[in-house]
Amino acid sequence: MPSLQRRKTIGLCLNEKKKRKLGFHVFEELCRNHGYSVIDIDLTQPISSQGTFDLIIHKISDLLVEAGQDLASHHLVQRLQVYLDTHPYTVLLDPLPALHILLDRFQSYRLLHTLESYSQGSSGIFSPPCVELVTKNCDVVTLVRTRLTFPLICKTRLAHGPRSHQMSLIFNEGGLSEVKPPCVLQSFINHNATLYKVFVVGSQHFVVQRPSLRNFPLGETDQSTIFFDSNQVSKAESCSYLSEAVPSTGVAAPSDSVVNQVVQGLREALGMSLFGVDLIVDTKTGRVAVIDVNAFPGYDGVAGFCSALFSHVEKVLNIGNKASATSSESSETHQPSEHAGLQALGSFRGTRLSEQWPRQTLSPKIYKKDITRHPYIDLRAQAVSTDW
Ligand SMILES: O=P(O)(O)O[C@@H]1[C@@H](OP(=O)(O)O)[C@H](OP(=O)(O)O)[C@H](O)[C@H](OP(=O)(O)O)[C@H]1OP(=O)(O)O
Ligand SMILES: Nc1ncnc2c1ncn2[C@@H]1O[C@H](COP(=O)(O)OP(=O)(O)O)[C@@H](O)[C@H]1O
Ligand SMILES: [Mg+2]
Ligand SMILES: [Mg+2]
Repeated sequence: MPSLQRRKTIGLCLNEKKKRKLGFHVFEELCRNHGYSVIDIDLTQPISSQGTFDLIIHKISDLLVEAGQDLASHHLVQRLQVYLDTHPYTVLLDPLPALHILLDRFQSYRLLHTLESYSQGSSGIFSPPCVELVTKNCDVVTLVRTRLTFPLICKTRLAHGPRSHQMSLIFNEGGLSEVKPPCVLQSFINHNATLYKVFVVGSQHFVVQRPSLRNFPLGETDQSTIFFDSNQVSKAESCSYLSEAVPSTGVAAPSDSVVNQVVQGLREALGMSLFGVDLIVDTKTGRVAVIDVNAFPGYDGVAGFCSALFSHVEKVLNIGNKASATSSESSETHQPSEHAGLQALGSFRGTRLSEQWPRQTLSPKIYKKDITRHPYIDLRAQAVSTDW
C-alpha cells in the first residue's frame, strides 16, 4: 500500500547507453528536485531490498528476448514480475504483456490490422497488407499472389535486437526464394522517402520527420533483391543511396487528427505510455500507413523528452495517490495501470478485455509458462474496439 507520507520512489531498469542517449540525468534531476527518490534497480538482487517502488521505468527488451534461450535472464524477468504481482500499487512503465506484443511483428501487425478493421477504412489510416511466414514450408508464392503487391519489404518476426533491423526489398517471385522465416512480407508503399516518427510520452506526442526509402516502380520487375539495415535508412543522420528522395509530389504530412487517432488507438489498445509509431503517406492515395510500433524508442529529435516524461510520471503518481486514498475507503482494489489500457480498450465500446484477460490470466500463466517465447496474446478482433 503506498504511504502518503513516504517519499515517492521511482525505480529505473535502463542500461547506461539508453540513459546517455536520452540525457536521462535531466529527468532524474527533475525528480529529485521535486522530492522523489530515483534508484537504479539491479534485477540480479532482490528488488524489495532495494526500495519500495511506486513506479518503475524500464526497457528490458533485451532481457525479454534473451530469456527465451537463457534461464538466468528468464529468472531476472520473473523476479520483476513477482515483485509487481506482490506490489499491486507499483506502476510499471510500460506493462510487460504489451511489450511482448511489440517484440513480435506478427502480433504488432495483427493489432494494427484489427484497429484498422474497426475504422472500416473511413479514417484514411491503414497498415500495409502483410503475410506471416512461420516456416520455410509456407506456400509463399500463393500467399504473395493472393494478398500482396510487389515490391515487398521483408522484416524479421522479432522486432528488437541487432538482427531485427536487417531487411530486404523483393521485386519479383524469384526473390521470394531468399526469404528466411520466421519473417513478415509486407507490400511496399511508395512514400517519397519521407518517414514520420511519432514519439509518445503519456498524453503528449511529438512528430519528427526522417529520411526513408525512395519510391520504386509498382508491380513485378526484374530488379534483384536489395538487402539493407533500416538503421542506415531512417535515422536523422542517414543518407543511404536507398533514401534518395524523388522530387516530392507534394504529398502532405499526416494531419494532426490522423496522428491523434493513431496514437489514441494504440495507447488504449496497448495501455502504454512510452512508445513510437512510424507513419508514411502513400503517394498514390494520400492515405497514412502505420508501418512500425516501437516500445520506448530513442526519442531522437524530441528536445523536451525528459520534462514530458517527468510530467507524465507526476500525473501517474498523483492518480495512484487518489486511487489508494479512495480504495482505502472502499473495498475495491486499485487496478494496476498495467491493465488499464486493456481495460480501457474493453470498455472502449467492445468486450471488456478484463473478462477475457483478467490479471491472473495475463501474468502468472505467461510468466510461468512461456514468458520468453513471445507468448501468443491473441488479440481477437471482437476484443478490440476503437476508432481510427
Ligand atoms: O537507435 P535509437 O537509440 O535512436 O532508438 C531506437 C529506435 O530508433 P529511433 O530513435 O526511434 O529512430 C528504434 O526505432 P525503429 O524500430 O528503428 O523505428 C527502436 O525503437 C529501437 O528500439 P528496439 O531496438 O526496437 O528495442 C531504439 O533503440 P534503443 O535506443 O531503444 O536501443
Ligand atoms: N510497407 C512499407 N513500405 C515502404 N517502406 C517501408 C515499409 N515498411 C518499412 N518501410 C521502410 O523501412 C524502414 C524500417 O521499417 P520498420 O518497420 O520501421 O522497421 P524498424 O523496426 O527496423 O524501424 C522504415 O523506416 C521505412 O523507411
Ligand atoms: Mg521503424
Ligand atoms: Mg521498430
